[in-house]
Order: sequence, then structure tokens, then C-alpha cells
Amino acid sequence: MDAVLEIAGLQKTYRSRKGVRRALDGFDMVVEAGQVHGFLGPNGSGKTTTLRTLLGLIRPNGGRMAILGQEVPRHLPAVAGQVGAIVESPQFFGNFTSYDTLSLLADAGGVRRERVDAVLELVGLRDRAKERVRTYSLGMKQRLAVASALLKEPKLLILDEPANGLDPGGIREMRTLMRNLSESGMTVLLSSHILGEIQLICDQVTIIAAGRRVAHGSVAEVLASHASSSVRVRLEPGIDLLTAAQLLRAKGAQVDLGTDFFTVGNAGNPAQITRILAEQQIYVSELTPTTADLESVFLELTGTAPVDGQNRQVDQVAATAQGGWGQ
Ligand SMILES: Nc1ncnc2c1ncn2[C@@H]1O[C@H](COP(=O)(O)OP(=O)(O)OP(=O)(O)O)[C@@H](O)[C@H]1O
Repeated sequence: MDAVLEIAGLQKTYRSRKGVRRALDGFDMVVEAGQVHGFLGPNGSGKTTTLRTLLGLIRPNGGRMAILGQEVPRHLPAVAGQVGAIVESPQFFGNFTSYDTLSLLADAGGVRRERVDAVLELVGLRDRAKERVRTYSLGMKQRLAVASALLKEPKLLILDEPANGLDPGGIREMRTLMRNLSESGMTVLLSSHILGEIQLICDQVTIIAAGRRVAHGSVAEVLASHASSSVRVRLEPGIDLLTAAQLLRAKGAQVDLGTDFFTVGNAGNPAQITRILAEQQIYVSELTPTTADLESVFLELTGTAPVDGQNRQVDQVAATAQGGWGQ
């Protein structure tokens, strides 16, 4: 599949009177054509810096970026017409209607007027197009912002937190819009904190922490490689959980104690758990794989942010570390 966006080893250091801050530290990302790609990371992890760097608003200190096969920022003018982006909330004149707003933007950008009706239809604002923007809900304003980015029929649409501040109805409308755009063949890169939403909408995700990629792939792959090996263990009544947990920890297992159960986080081969415990006459009464969601994987991964000065990606470390205990 063709990559619409490729980032390799991106570096960005901010320098101010207060000191030096490394916002991106060898960040990598690949976004494939026709996908909705989720870009996730905690506050301050480098998402906005990445998007602003891509769009030529910030100069990187190192690394490579390509959009639609063209190196940027050097060839940004050649591809800028094919990229639509909302990185900062655009401000609209409240007294203008959305039709007037988009018409003005179309004229200024040399876009033919028929596109105005087409994008209003796409974002579901056609019925309200002749009403003033100040009468719009936040969700409608967000959709107007998306409409403005769609005027030039971009191949790649970049949206920073499009669902920010929206209520559940607004979030659902935004979700439908993303899916419709993707079905029309557009590639969408979407940064968001709303992980349940990302899980519902996105084909692929990239998770960033402390300026580095810590996981990437389809939502299913990320869940499978970072969480599916966790199991919940209950023991026969009367057996001390702590003793069993210590036995497993001594063999390298990551054990979290609950009230009447414990969870083994890196249980690549659950049979090892029963074998190690049975050798000490401790018998398991329940062994259940725990189903993880993106939120728990996100918290786990971004809580274990890469150590300063190490260039290895955490996802590579995690992949090699799985299932290797208790041998
Ligand atoms: N202009 C700047 N000068 C100095 N430091 C900056 C500047 N912009 C961002 N930073 C710092 O760079 C790091 C990454 O910030 P960035 O805004 O890219 O994160 P983010 O993932 O978009 O966060 P959020 O989700 O809160 O928007 C943070 O530590 C931030 O404080």
C-alpha cells in the first residue's frame, strides 16, 4: 500500500531563555493511503509539534518527512494544494453564513464555487448554510472548519483534535464525517485524546510519548502486541495470593495483585503460570485472558516513556520482551 505520509527520525528542539526542550526525539510515522490514521499521545508528547513541522510552520532539527512521495519542507509548495489541515481552531466571522464564509475562502484560494455546495453537503451543513455562524453549535463550527479544509479537494486531511469540546452527539457526527471522507478515498490523519473514538474510527494508529513512537499498527495489532497476553488468575480458596505472586515474579512475570485475584501482564504462555504454581502445590481455579482496550494500552505505554538518550523505540523493546519469562 502507498504511503501518503512518511516521517523518519524527526527531531525538534525548542530553545528559549528558560532552556532547551526536546519535543521530538527521532520520531517515526507512516500513514498509508485511504486510511483514517489516529495519532495519539499524552499532553506535551509532541503531536502538535509534529503536525506543525509537517506543514512547514516549524523547522525541524533533523530527520526526514515526505508527503505524497515529495520531501518536505523542501517540496511543500508542490504538495500543499493536496493537503488540507486544521491544526489550530480557525476563527470565523460570526455574522457571516457558512455559505458566505466558504465562498470567500474559495475565491481567495482560486477554488471553483461549486465546491462550496459539495463540501457543505459532505460535512452535513447544507440545510444550515444560509444561517449565521454565530448561531452554530460547537460541533457545527468544527464541521465548518473541516469544510474549509476540504475546499481544495485534498488527498490528505490533517486534523488536530477535531472532536475537542464536542458533546457525544457532536462526536458521533464527526465520526460519521471521518468515515465518509475515508470512503471517498481521502487519507485522514487525526490527533485525538478521545481513545474510545480512535478505536471506533481509525484503521491504524501511531502512539507517541516523549517525542518518540511507542506503538504503531492497526488498532487490533496494537492491542494484540501490547495487551492481549495479560491474564487474570484466581487460586483455590485459602491460598495466599502474595506467595503465588512472588513465585511468579521470581521467574520474571509482571504481577499486579487484586483483592481476590492477580493479573499477569506478560503472560505470553499462560501454561507457564499453572506449571510454576503447581510445582509448589498451588492450584489455579481460574485463568482468564483480560480484554484490553486502547485506553489501557495507551496508559501503559505512555506511562513507560522512553528513557532520555536511548534511541530504540519502545515498541521494538516490547516486541522482543514478550513471552520470554519462566523458561
Ligand atoms: N514554542 C515552544 N517553545 C518551547 N517549548 C514548546 C513550544 N511548543 C511546544 N513546546 C514543548 O514541546 C513539547 C511538545 O509539545 P506539543 O505541543 O507538540 O505537544 P502535544 O502532544 O501537541 O500536547 P497537547 O496534547 O497538550 O496539545 C512540550 O513539552 C511543550 O511544552
